[in-house]
Amino acid sequence: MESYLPSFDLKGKTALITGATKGIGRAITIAYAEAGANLVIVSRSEEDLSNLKTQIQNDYQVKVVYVASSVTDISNITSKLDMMKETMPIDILVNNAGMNIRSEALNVTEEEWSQIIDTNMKSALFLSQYVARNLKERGAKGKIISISSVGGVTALRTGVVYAMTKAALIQMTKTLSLEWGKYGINVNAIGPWYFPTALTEELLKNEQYVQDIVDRTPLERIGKLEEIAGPAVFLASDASNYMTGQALMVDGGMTIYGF
Ligand SMILES: NC(=O)C1=CN([C@@H]2O[C@H](COP(=O)(O)OP(=O)(O)OC[C@H]3O[C@@H](n4cnc5c(N)ncnc54)[C@H](O)[C@@H]3O)[C@@H](O)[C@H]2O)C=CC1
Ligand SMILES: C[C@H](O)[C@@H]1OC(=O)[C@H](O)[C@@H]1O
Repeated sequence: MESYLPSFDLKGKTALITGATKGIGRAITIAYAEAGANLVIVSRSEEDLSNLKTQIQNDYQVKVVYVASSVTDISNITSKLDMMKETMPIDILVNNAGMNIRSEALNVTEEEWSQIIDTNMKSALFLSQYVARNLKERGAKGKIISISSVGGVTALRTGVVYAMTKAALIQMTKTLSLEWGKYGINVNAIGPWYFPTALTEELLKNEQYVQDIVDRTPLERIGKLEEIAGPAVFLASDASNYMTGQALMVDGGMTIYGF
């Protein structure tokens, strides 16, 4: 029978997600479990990680291990990954962990710079490097997905340093896809517009702010967490095997809204 429907399932694959216990990272983690992936979940809270592991293992027949660490402590994470790479070799990496301090450019400080830059960019590059080295050693194909933002391609009022990191993740995606395509590693990014998470909670309590978002969004609403998990499953699955170096804007149309 002639068929062109690719597989979206992740059975037999192992995915590492940073910032896995809250918000967009949690939605992606659970969607990956639903798609059959084994999971290596990374966040700072041992309690949150343990609770999420228990929830997932109660609901899905997948293996879950966790690494409690700041993503800025790369050597701590990679030393723990080294101990599990025989049993849980990483096939899919989601660079999700991120934060923002919304200072105007006239007021931003070096401390804010360092905190945002290190959290949003450092682990994305060095965890990608770690996973790619391991994939190359194994001769295995892999997928690397970084959570950027519409703020990486258009100007927002939510901080210049954050925007720089999100634009950088897109350029990192393009450069790594160029270098690693020959190893069968697909490197892509996702650029969300607003989704309801702890990161945006305070902003989305302001009715005028939400109206400003809606006024700039052709679909006239903010996103639902399952609507960011879908593209993340797509980019992790065989359905996207001929895509690399791309930044998928998951934005309700916001980035095409001229006037
Ligand atoms: N929610 C939104 O509207 C948008 C979010 N994003 C991006 O999506 C990603 C996830 O953000 P949300 O889920 O919204 O935020 P969130 O604050 O709900 O979750 C962020 C996760 O990253 C973790 N994290 C933060 N700093 C960390 C560190 N140093 N070490 C380890 N884990 C750390 C947090 O513990 C949390 O689990 C971020 O990269 C953010 O920039 C991009 C565009 C829009
Ligand atoms: C859409 C942006 O990325 C959004 O803006 C913010 O202030 C939050 O930090 C979100 O990431």
